Amino acid sequence: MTAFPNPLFVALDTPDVAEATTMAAKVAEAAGGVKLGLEFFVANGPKGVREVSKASDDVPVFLDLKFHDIPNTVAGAIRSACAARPAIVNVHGAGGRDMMKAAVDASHDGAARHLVTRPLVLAVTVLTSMDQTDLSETGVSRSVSDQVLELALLARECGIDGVVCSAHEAAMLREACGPNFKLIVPGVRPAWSATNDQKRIMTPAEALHAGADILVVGRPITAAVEPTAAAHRVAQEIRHAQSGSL
Ligand SMILES: O=c1ccn([C@@H]2O[C@H](COP(=O)(O)O)[C@@H](O)[C@H]2O)c(=O)[nH]1
Repeated sequence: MTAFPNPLFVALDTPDVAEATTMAAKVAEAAGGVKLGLEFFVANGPKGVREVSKASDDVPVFLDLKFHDIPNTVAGAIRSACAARPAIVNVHGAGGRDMMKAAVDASHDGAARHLVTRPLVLAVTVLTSMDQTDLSETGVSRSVSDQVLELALLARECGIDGVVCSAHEAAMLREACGPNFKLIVPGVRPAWSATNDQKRIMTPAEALHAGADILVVGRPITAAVEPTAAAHRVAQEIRHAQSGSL
């Protein structure tokens, strides 16, 4: 399975190709990949994604579009998304078994159709911007961690490659889902950065120690006065955590 030697993926949340490309270049030395999401994709589509990736030596892209629809529609969206050559795509785990299976099948079809490597397909569990109260208000009476676990186990049964979760659930999921199941963790906040709208957060070092494979960090880097320096600061914390000195 694809390994990501540098786990830092920087979220480029902008509608502007030039801005995303410039920011990708600023963080290129420190980061292992970039994350492009709805704000960017709705404005620029697969061509924009390719432009950003190509400008940074084909940097791996996590295309974070969180598909949530009926199986046939999600399958079509995954096939179309393969044109952008993402390393990772995702769906909402709450879309259910048939949808997740269709997404996995479509990742094979889409890769063959566009002559690209199959992207990993991840399932979003519970958004890192949500706490227990937010989850309860959507009608889910389980605890956040139980809901994350249920969705992760279902995703694994469907052949999904891993999940998007918060660092708070990472250790539990590593234990329950095994070493090869990818854990992508947003809501990562260095001690020196603002929380913004994230509610289930941890520092980069804490998230790695909990078992995260990829750390998604956006505003602590992109909104910093010196994004390159901020990216290097996060990368250094990651290296220290990996070497056991933190
Ligand atoms: O549960 C989730 C799923 C996705 N995200 C995305 O990650 C980044 C985080 O950006 P920050 O600026 O570091 O908060 C953002 O693009 C989200 O769409 C998430 O935060 N939580």
